[in-house]
Amino acid sequence: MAFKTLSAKAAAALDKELMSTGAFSIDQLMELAGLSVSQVVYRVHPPNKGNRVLVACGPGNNGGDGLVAARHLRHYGYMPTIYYPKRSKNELYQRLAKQLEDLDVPFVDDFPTAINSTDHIVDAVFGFSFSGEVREPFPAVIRAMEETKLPVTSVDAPSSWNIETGPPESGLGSKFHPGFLISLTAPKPLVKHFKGRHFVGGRFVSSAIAKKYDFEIPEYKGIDQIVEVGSGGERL
Ligand SMILES: NC(=O)C1=CN([C@@H]2O[C@H](COP(=O)(O)OP(=O)(O)OC[C@H]3O[C@@H](n4cnc5c(N)ncnc54)[C@H](OP(=O)(O)O)[C@@H]3O)[C@@H](O)[C@H]2O)[C@H](O)CC1
Ligand SMILES: [K+]
Repeated sequence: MAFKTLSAKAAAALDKELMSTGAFSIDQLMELAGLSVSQVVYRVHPPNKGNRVLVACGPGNNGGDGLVAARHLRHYGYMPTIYYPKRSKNELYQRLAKQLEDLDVPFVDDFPTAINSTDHIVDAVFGFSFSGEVREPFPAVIRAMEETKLPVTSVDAPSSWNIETGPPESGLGSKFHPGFLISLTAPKPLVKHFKGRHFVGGRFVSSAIAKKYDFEIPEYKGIDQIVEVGSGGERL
């Protein structure tokens, strides 16, 4: 059976509602998002399989989720490296970056070089606000993730994919098929084209909100922030 999905527009409206009438702050939502990303990485690639993780961060909140995930990963025993070429001046992002610097997590400028000395990649470049053609400096990043044989975990969307229609038909990103995806709060329509292991994170949403936006809250187990739900837009 197919999932109920959230369009990019509905996902943005939902986040806005969570941060107004829902009384959540952006810091809280990003912390929960990044924590769930770190749990997926631990589940699919525990540190004893190779503890180097390269986290590619874009300029928006998807990138922020990557910065939070990197901090948790460091505390789980990984050695994260951050590629964050368009740093936001927003105070929240500056604090997230400082927290990583205080843990001696390195920031690097050259993604294609960094990819040669890592074991796992976290794709936190673009989420549900991505649109159009990939602009500089990110084409080289998408290309490197498309060509690598290393495992990639994408945050909310495989970066460069259209949120509604999935991978581009040709050119950059058309062959980007990450092995792992975590949908935040609810899957987006692009999951129909995703063939890897699919997780959902968002163990903070009330049933009233899920009902209003017409998506299902998966059955979280124990203290998990994530649930593996299937692949290709189909449930397990
Ligand atoms: N509900 C949750 O669990 C939460 C999820 N969160 C995450 O937030 C993202 C959505 O974040 P948002 O800041 O709205 O946007 P993105 O990170 O997806 O991307 C925005 C930036 O990307 C740049 N952009 C857009 N298109 C392109 C392009 N074609 N080429 C290059 N760059 C592009 C754009 O940058 P500018 O340079 O144009 O300024 C945007 O700034 C969601 O997916 C989740 O991952 C939150 O953490 C909150 C809770
Ligand atoms: K992403």
